[in-house]
Amino acid sequence: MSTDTTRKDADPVTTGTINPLALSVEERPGRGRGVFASAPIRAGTVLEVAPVLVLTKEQWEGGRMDDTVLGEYGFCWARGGMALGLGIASLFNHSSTPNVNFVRNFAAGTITFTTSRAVDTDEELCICYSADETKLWFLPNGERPRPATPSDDGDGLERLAALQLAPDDAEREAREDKERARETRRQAGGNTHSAKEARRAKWRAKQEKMRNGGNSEIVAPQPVAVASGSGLLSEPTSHRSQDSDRTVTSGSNTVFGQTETRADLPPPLHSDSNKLRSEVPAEVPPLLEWDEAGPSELPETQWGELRRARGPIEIEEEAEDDNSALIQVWALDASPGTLMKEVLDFTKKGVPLDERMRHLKRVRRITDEAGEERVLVALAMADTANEDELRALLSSYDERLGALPLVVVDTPRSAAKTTEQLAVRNTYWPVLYTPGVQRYSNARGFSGPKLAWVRAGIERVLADALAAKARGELPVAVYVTSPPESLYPQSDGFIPPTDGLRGAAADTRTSCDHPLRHGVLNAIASVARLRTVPPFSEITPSRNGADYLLTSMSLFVTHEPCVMCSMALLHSRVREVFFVFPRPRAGGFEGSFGVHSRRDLNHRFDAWRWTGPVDAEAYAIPDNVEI
Ligand SMILES: C[S@@+](CC[C@H](N)C(=O)[O-])C[C@H]1O[C@@H](n2cnc3c(N)ncnc32)[C@H](O)[C@@H]1O
Repeated sequence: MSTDTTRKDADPVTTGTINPLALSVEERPGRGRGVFASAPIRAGTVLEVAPVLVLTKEQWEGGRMDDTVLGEYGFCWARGGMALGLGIASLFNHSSTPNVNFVRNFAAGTITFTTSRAVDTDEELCICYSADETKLWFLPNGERPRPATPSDDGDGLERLAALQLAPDDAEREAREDKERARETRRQAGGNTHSAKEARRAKWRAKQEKMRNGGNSEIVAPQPVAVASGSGLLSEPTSHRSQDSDRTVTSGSNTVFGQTETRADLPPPLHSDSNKLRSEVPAEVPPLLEWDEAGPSELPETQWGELRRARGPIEIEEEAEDDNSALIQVWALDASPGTLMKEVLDFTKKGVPLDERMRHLKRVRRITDEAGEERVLVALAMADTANEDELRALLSSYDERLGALPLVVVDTPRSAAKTTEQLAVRNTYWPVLYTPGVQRYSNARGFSGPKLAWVRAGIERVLADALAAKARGELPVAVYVTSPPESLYPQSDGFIPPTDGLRGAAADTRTSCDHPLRHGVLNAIASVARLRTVPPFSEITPSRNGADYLLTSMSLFVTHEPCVMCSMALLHSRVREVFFVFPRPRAGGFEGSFGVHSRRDLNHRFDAWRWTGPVDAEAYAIPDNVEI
């Protein structure tokens, strides 16, 4: 099978360069004219800023443009309109592995075409019309840009192999496709919807045929679109267009729908290289070796510490645990208490309750230094009203209240979660007592054996990561397991984990040439794989929620996982995660994300950072790489 994607063996009908970048327009069987590079072009080169002719939605649809040849050339535009690109804009053919990105500027009425990677001499320049190829109105065929290589400028993640048809097959397929396309259009009678349906059916049929051995090629999985830029909201359209899965985002109207496409992805996560999932052995890594006696034999300095990962909720909770955090409140001195009924009425009807005071009881009774009983009533936050305003409000409600003294008092900032907190806070002002599970910010709640077990998990991933590094991978490793039964938490809601289920993985984005082979995803995938084979496939879940991929399991990982992996952990219902190296720029736990403990998500888990002595240099990864 030839994978030659250059024009040297083609039969050019148009030669000669057409702009300073030495681009040429040439015709190819099965795909018509296309734009070609006559010299190497660097990544990020602007090929053209093409002016456009815009037709409104009404003009386009009223004129039934989709039924004309123009239907094949329109770019989706603002408010459902369609634009025809002048210059070479309309001659870029489609590829699911494009080497050209395009960005629309509605205000300027232009489309800018830029190379997304380095392009070789004679290579065809292609854009991606749609990340979802079932939405195309033709079967993509023939030449494609060559796959990106490691030497291309860019982030190195675009090195994805393009799948090719052999030239003879390609030509035959192209002829057949054209014929079928004509037939489809005749049958569809210009009805865009049914034409689309027919196109999809045809595409599915072709995929089926290829799967069944009609063609020895592997069928490329659905490409993944990575969209960037922001733009006007547009209504969904049934137009054929060179961006049929338009990016629809709100924001500035200068950039719209730039779509990069990664296609021809390697096999799914459960698989190994090109093997099918079912061919990959399902492996359970060995149990953690640990000393139940605990870490007592280790000098303190070698043991290290565990700190709860600090997302926004943990930061808020830390503030709540601080007994000295106070807020200032206006209180009415209602002593000796003869007007208490009127004062309490005023607190209910005369002044709105500030949310920040919900945890405060209304009334405080104290005995002053002279031995007199005093009754204070909390009215409002000191920062919301001054004394004159508050007195006027009291007077207008009941003149006698306006004559009572007002004082500013220090009160606790939040309710008490423990009896110790309650005792301290009540000395300032009586607060509500809302006991809950105490979430310590350090390992205070961990038993010695649990600490020893955690230590063993940390040691294991640190060693595995160095082994991965020696193999040429990133120095990242993951180990996921159930805690030993002796360490099961005593809480009522604890669901026992699936017995014997364990997974281990490294980050394999380097060896697999795939940007999504993060260690955590690989580990979850290996557990998923195990759950499909005996004995795990035969286990009936003990109760609702027991059969998520990582229900009640603990995961050790060298580096703080990225947001994507953190969400995958959340969806898998992991119970706790221990990591060593924080990733301030791209981590999903600490900083502003706090994926593990968000109140707006449907599962929360504990995330702990281990801070022991370790050769951080050996595990260093650039800040902007997501783990
Ligand atoms: C915007 S035009 C591109 C220029 C066109 N090839 C020409 O000769 O004018 C879109 C049309 O090009 C053809 N085309 C684009 N990409 C293709 C591909 N990958 N395989 C086959 N045909 C393609 C389809 O017929 C499509 O309707």
